Amino acid sequence: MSLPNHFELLATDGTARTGRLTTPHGVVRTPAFMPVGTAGAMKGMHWREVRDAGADIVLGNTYHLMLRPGAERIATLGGLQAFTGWNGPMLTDSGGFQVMSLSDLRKVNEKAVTFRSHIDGAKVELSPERSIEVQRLLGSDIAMQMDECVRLPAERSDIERAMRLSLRWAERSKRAFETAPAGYMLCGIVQGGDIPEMRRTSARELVDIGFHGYAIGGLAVGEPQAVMLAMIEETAPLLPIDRPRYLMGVGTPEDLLEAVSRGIDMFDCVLPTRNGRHGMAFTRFGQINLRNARHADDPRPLDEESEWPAAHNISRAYLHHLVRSGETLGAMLLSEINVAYYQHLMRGMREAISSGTFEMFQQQTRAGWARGDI
Ligand SMILES: CC1(C)O[C@H]2[C@@H](O1)[C@@]1(COC(C)(C)O1)O[C@@H]2CNc1nc2cc3nc(N)[nH]c(=O)c3cc2[nH]1
Repeated sequence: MSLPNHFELLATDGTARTGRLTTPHGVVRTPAFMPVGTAGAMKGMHWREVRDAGADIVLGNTYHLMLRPGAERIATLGGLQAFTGWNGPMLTDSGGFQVMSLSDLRKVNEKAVTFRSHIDGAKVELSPERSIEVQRLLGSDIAMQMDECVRLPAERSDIERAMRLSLRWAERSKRAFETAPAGYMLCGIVQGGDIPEMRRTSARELVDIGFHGYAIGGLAVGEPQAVMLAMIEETAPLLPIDRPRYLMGVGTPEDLLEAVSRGIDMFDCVLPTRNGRHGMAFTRFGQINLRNARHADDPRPLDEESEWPAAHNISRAYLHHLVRSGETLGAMLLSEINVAYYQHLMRGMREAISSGTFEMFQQQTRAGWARGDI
């Protein structure tokens, strides 16, 4: 049974697309990058800065929020927006991936994933039904099905087992989501590892089940970029052209450019904030490591042409000093500078696709990164 479509495709340029996704908490302009606010906060940033940087939507994690402070508690406090103060759309991941990445003593069977909380060691069971219940309690605008993602490289048999389990969990997730109010969305997740026929099977059967949108999962798990791009080329054309496509966990600015050109609409990644906390800046000239001694006496800002204040009115010397001194302000400034750079890159892509100049935009952007930091 097909679900209502809340995505409007506005323009295409080759296989790149720009559109608008309408959610209960606002409109998301695509291609969109979702900064990752794992446990209900954007590490090192106020929501005001996230919004001013241009983000329409942020990501939260079922795994973290169900363990602490608890989904029922957040629901009692009015849901994620009321609880956190972020007043825009939120997408929540379903928890399976985080369990595999972050917790010990985990077991996967047909029913659920069972694991020990990384916080207090308590035994927790996360089924597709409980994952959807948690995401509904959180008030997430866009929920993800419960799935199993295998790390690459992996055995064919393991990739097939996880792909087919994820399809059965897709059915169960959709059934559990049936009571959600109009406007709230559920995405299916394509699995299949690095095996084209598994990707095709997963995509086709997921579309037959029918979702508001479709994510490509099982990537950005350590595979080479060429493998990730090949799996996108295999999968995207099989997904409905009029519904949003979300590439999970991706990525660097280079990944975003390549994936948008292959028809991806939405992304999330920890890199802008995580690298910011480690002294790395994303800029038009590529990545700049502010720990490097070469910045100690440099009075120039990171980018005089950036519209983001901290990128054009704070010296590299000062950023270097903050990073070397371990000052919290260094992590805060670089996090906002990086989130703003990612948002400005996405806005540039949306404008280029709308004006039919995406090819030239890609060339100019890559040339800037290649020129490097002078
Ligand atoms: C766990 C943490 C913080 O998220 C980052 C980063 O570590 C790390 C860990 O290893 C590297 C590769 C270096 O990057 O992988 C994350 C970024 N890649 C990614 N996120 C995903 C989330 C996903 N969620 C679901 N439900 N299903 C998926 O298939 C899925 C695939 C994903 N791939």
